[in-house]
Amino acid sequence: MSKIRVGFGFDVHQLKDGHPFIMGGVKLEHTSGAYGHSDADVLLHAICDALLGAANLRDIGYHFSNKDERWRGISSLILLQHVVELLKEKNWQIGNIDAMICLEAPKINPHIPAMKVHIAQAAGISEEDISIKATTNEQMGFIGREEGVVAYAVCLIERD
Ligand SMILES: Nc1ccn([C@@H]2O[C@H](COP(=O)(O)O)[C@@H](O)[C@H]2O)c(=O)n1
Ligand SMILES: C[C@@]1(CO)OP(=O)(O)OP(=O)(O)OC[C@H]1O
Repeated sequence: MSKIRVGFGFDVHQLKDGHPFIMGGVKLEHTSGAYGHSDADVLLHAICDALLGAANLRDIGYHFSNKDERWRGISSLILLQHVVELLKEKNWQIGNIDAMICLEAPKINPHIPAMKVHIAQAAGISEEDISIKATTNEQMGFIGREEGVVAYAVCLIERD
């Protein structure tokens, strides 16, 4: 009998003026960008945590410590590839991924097709199995003040 598991991931990063803004492997043109130890790709981090959670394989910080110089400035597409390898070692296949980005600006919608291409390539799945959505926080709280960006992701994984 085949097994399916769901996973949930969340991530948040500070936004800093003049910092590059990488989201879903795409460089966004904006006055500020996400700050972190890696490239701070909040969407990919939420997806990594959803996948790791579904497979009961701890979390992104466990596998990629922010004290480890190997991961400084690294593209999170590479981290996603590592995560997918960890799942493959346990015979898990990804069913689908659904993600939500909470960000006041810039607009994410025009970049979603390119993000799907990057994620599909890194994860070895079809773009049709990846959903990415965005919302503002209606100008409220730290997201509304453009101090930070948040992403949530859920996924389904399966194995025989
Ligand atoms: N950073 C964002 C935020 C939102 N969108 C799109 O705009 C729509 C309206 O957003 P509200 O928060 O005002 O409801 C939303 O449904 C998204 O399609 C976006 O592209 N980028
Ligand atoms: C990805 C890692 C590792 O470079 O660093 P950050 O870019 O700071 O991202 P975070 O979402 O805090 O997750 C885990 C980290 O260990």
